[in-house]
Amino acid sequence: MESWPPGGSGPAEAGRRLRDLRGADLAASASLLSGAGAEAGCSAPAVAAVLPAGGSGERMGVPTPKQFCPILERPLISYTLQALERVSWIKDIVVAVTGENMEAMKCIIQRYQHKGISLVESGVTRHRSIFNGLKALAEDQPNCRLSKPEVVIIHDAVRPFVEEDVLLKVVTAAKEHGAAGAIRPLVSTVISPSVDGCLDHSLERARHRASEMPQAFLFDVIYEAYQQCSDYDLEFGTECLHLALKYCHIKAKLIEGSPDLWKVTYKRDLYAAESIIKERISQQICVVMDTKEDEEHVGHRLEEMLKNELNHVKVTSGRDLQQIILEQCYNFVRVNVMTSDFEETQKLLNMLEESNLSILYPVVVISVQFLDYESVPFGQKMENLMQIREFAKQVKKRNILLYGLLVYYPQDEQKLQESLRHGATIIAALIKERNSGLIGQLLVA
Ligand SMILES: Nc1ccn([C@@H]2O[C@H](COP(=O)(O)OP(=O)(O)OP(=O)(O)O)[C@@H](O)[C@H]2O)c(=O)n1
Ligand SMILES: O=P(O)(O)OC[C@@H](O)[C@@H](O)[C@@H](O)CO
Repeated sequence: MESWPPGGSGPAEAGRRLRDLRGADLAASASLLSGAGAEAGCSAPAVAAVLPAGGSGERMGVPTPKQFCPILERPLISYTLQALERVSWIKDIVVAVTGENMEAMKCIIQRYQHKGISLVESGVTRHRSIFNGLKALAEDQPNCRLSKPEVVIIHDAVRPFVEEDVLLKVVTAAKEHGAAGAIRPLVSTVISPSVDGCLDHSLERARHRASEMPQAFLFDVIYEAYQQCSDYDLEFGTECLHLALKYCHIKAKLIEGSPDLWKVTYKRDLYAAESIIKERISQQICVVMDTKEDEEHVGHRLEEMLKNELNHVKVTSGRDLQQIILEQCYNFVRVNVMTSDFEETQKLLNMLEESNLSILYPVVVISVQFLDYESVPFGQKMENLMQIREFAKQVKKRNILLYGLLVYYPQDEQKLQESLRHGATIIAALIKERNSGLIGQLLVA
């Protein structure tokens, strides 16, 4: 691997050489990514990511730095790590955290089973943190298992909603242009105040954009820029694309990003992030009952009602439950007809505990008991049903939220229809809200 910068040492020399590099190397990189180069026996260029996570989150207004603030009892940074590590072509992820948060970060990596993560000490500013991450990737670091990538993604650790498509776009663009970054339309107009605090001028909003993340760079470009960077820029700068332009004369390609790329900055952003995550994990629901699909069964009628409340409702007789768990379904409705015991529900809970499905997200299990309150002494049934509280307390330790729902059955057709409709509404609300305050409760439809 050629050392950098080749020959020259000053900014001007480095800038000229970079321009030379751009033409030959970028064309080769572009063809590699397109797959055209693959036939030529070239290997796909390596991509790594640097996540600055060393901030204090002052604007969040809480003692915990926002990257460690919990969303559904899991630190925000873990969602961002999950988003990046599931992208197979990102080979290394370097996270910059403060020394005092290093142990906490290691615990998060272990608890949520994150892979391919390296930690470096952050700096007193975001740029310094990013620079430390780049140094860890540069080949000239002793005892470092990391290798220098061709392209490096820079992404704030507090931007959890990043998808593979925008990562691929910025990386592809960076290979061709040397730098690339996600942008979004401005929501508010940018104005420039005069020294006496009055309006000096405003920028035409339609002609400007907000710079977001992810960004991507040819590693040599951004590493060179940081090495040439002034102390002032390291201290007060907020824009990596600007460093590539100022120190390497590289004009970044701008990529229109999706609305979800926003940075968690204020407390309201945490609430918004939690709402988005809840919505995403509530899409799939699995109704488990021990009958065949074509059998006339009150559970199938409940399932039909659920389809009016939730998008994707799967039904299983239990045999293919393992596959559904593997498909990352986080919501289960266990239908029990004419029984007040939880035997079948407990089998489901055991499977879920063994699957480790609930490591990343809380899994909701709703045990629906269709009961004829008048058939046997109601007190005896209630005694059985109240076991749900103890079950719920136990499985909560494994991040499984267990709720109970009683449906009086059989009853006359019109009342049963109303009960099933109400039951479906309750089930949808429990799934969407994932309120741990209601676990172990027996709700009545
Ligand atoms: N010295 C710093 C400052 C910030 N960051 C990281 O840069 C990202 C974006 O910065 P920002 O939103 O400003 O985070 P904070 O500086 O923590 O927020 P605040 O300005 O409200 O204190 C965050 O992931 C933050 O952890 C960093 O790695 N090192
Ligand atoms: O300035 P802050 O440290 O709040 O956040 C950094 C942001 O400026 C940065 O992520 C984007 O603007 C893209 O550069």
